[in-house]
Amino acid sequence: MSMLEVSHVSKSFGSKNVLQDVTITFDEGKIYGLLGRNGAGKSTLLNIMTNRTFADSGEVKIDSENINDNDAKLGLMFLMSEVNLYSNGSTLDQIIADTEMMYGSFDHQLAKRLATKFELDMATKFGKLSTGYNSIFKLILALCVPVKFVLLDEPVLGLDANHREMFYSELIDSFTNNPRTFIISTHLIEEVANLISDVIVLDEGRIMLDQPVEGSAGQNPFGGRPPTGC
Ligand SMILES: Nc1ncnc2c1ncn2[C@@H]1O[C@H](COP(=O)(O)OP(=O)(O)OP(=O)(O)O)[C@@H](O)[C@H]1O
Repeated sequence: MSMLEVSHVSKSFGSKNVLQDVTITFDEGKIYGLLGRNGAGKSTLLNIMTNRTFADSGEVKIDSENINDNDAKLGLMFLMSEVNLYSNGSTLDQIIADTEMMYGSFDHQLAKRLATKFELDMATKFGKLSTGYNSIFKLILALCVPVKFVLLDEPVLGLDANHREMFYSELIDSFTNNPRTFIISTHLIEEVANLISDVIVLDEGRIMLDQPVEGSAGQNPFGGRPPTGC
């Protein structure tokens, strides 16, 4: 079983201390909720964990190896965020092909089923997607890449209640069929409460809470019904 470790990570932007001595361990096969108010440092932490931003101090390791410039370890993680890494002129099919090249494989069958379910035409150009469908497409990528750690930064932003419920339900199915680690950053605590096995609360760059969720997904990841959205 792989383990993702964040050790004593600190980060400042100018005079603002955004992360202060953050230490967390993520085990394989769990669904973590990374909760915190706007500006708590969640996105910065996820960006540091995936080598998109550098920490001022501390380190991130997978199975005891530092992830910096370590393609083998970085390839075990996928970060979905509102940052668009894809060319507006590429079709969704082309982006999937590029993603498959990068990660070595891709669950095309699942992607096709999800595209049909969400009524997303894969011949569409990325730049033509609405805000909601931009998120839906990136969530499809996140569920279909062959990684051990799936990091989702505010994944349901822009999705209507129906699409949110569909996504949470697909996430549970995907986790059931292929247990791996999900780290879901959100301020919508009530939406993920039934989904997560562990909760981590960041407040002003410090870990305030890091514990299993009692009587919830922690004991039975498939027992909690997905939320109905709001
Ligand atoms: N590149 C940057 N340059 C300057 N300040 C930044 C940068 N990135 C983040 N910050 C600041 O760091 C703080 C934490 O931001 P971050 O996006 O990590 O928080 P968050 O918990 O993800 O919040 P949100 O839910 O609003 O996205 C904020 O005050 C933000 O303005």
